[in-house]
Amino acid sequence: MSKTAYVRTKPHLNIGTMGHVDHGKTTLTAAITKVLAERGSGTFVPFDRIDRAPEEAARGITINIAHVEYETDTRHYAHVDMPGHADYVKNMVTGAAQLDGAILVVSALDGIMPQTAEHVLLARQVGVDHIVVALNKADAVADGEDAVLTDLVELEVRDLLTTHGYGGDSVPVVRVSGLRALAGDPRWTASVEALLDAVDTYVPMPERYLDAPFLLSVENVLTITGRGTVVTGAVERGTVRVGDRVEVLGASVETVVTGLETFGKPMDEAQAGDNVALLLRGVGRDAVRRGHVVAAPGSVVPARRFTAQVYVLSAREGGRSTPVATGYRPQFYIRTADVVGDVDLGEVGVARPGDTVTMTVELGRDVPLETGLGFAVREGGRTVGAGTVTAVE
Ligand SMILES: Nc1nc2c(ncn2[C@@H]2O[C@H](COP(=O)(O)OP(=O)(O)OP(=O)(O)O)[C@@H](O)[C@H]2O)c(=O)[nH]1
Ligand SMILES: [Mg+2]
Repeated sequence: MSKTAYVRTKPHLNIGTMGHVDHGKTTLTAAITKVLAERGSGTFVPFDRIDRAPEEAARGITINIAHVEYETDTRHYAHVDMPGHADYVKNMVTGAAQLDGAILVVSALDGIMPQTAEHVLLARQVGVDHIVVALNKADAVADGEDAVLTDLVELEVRDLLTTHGYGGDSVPVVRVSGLRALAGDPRWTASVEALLDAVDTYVPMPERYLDAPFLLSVENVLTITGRGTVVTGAVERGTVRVGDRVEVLGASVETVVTGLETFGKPMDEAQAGDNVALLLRGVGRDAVRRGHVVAAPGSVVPARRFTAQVYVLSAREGGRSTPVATGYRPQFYIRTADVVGDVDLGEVGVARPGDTVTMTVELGRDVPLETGLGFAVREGGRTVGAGTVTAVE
């Protein structure tokens, strides 16, 4: 079976839909692919192909099913539509979804809801610098008095964005109907086109560290019968080619990349920002796990102790209602890894929700660390802090 190779003709960006449950993220994602497929630049991905759990990758190297890809006139996008709120938190804080920009979906019928605000906060914390708003379900409120209510929702959304440092006055807010666009209604397919134009123009091309040594944090591990073990994830920096030697940190093995794909298409070279699957020679399925890091040999030295600046989320932001003290032992989500760590708060000794503190952390195992790396602090399945590594010991 031969497959068409991926040809890099346009800059590649990673975006995603976020927003409150049922506001129409998946419907809009499907509508975007439909509108672009009709323009001849992509494949329509129906709703029920997006909104489902990953399946066995028996058909070939494939990446996380929550991603869809499409092209506008000027760009190639990987778009992630995460199935539920818990997945957002996990994927966004761990950097598994490294978004260059986000489409905030807000139902014009309902306005801002709790997860609308949480996702904006989360986006800010993980460094998503650009948000475009899709005021969805506009078909249901298009006329008369309802239009006034939609104006109010728009104001409210702009306010929320400003509160979180997004410059709400200049953020594009586009009134759309994913549902009607999916049905082919020309008024609303035009609205989805307008949304895509806003994304194309408002979200700038991010800087990619192509010259740095290759690094990818493993999101998923799959086995392809007869071919070997495949790891998937986003290339954080550098480039990798078929035939390159790489090191799997965590598994302590050095191997060779024998296959490379993006969205099921083979490629010769993957670069920073790409979502890819790597076939690794002679690596057992059980040797490598989510959270391991594949990197150019010798380019990173894993460590266990580091100092960090950490913001402890307030109860209102979904965090703790009580302080933490030295001896606290939460989980640290670093890239795609989930590692327990002992917290030392030094002389201050305690941190209250809402505080930003300096802490020293001793992790349960070595992971590749570096100054400036972001991470989340989690406890009992919820995020209680967000931090940045300031020094590695
Ligand atoms: N009237 C109208 N209904 C819509 C529109 N978009 C989505 N819906 C409906 O809203 C409901 C939720 O849509 P989804 O696309 O599943 O919403 P979601 O945000 O992906 O939901 P979760 O993934 O569960 O958070 C469905 O019943 C859709 O048919 C729209 O543009 N107009
Ligand atoms: Mg959905």
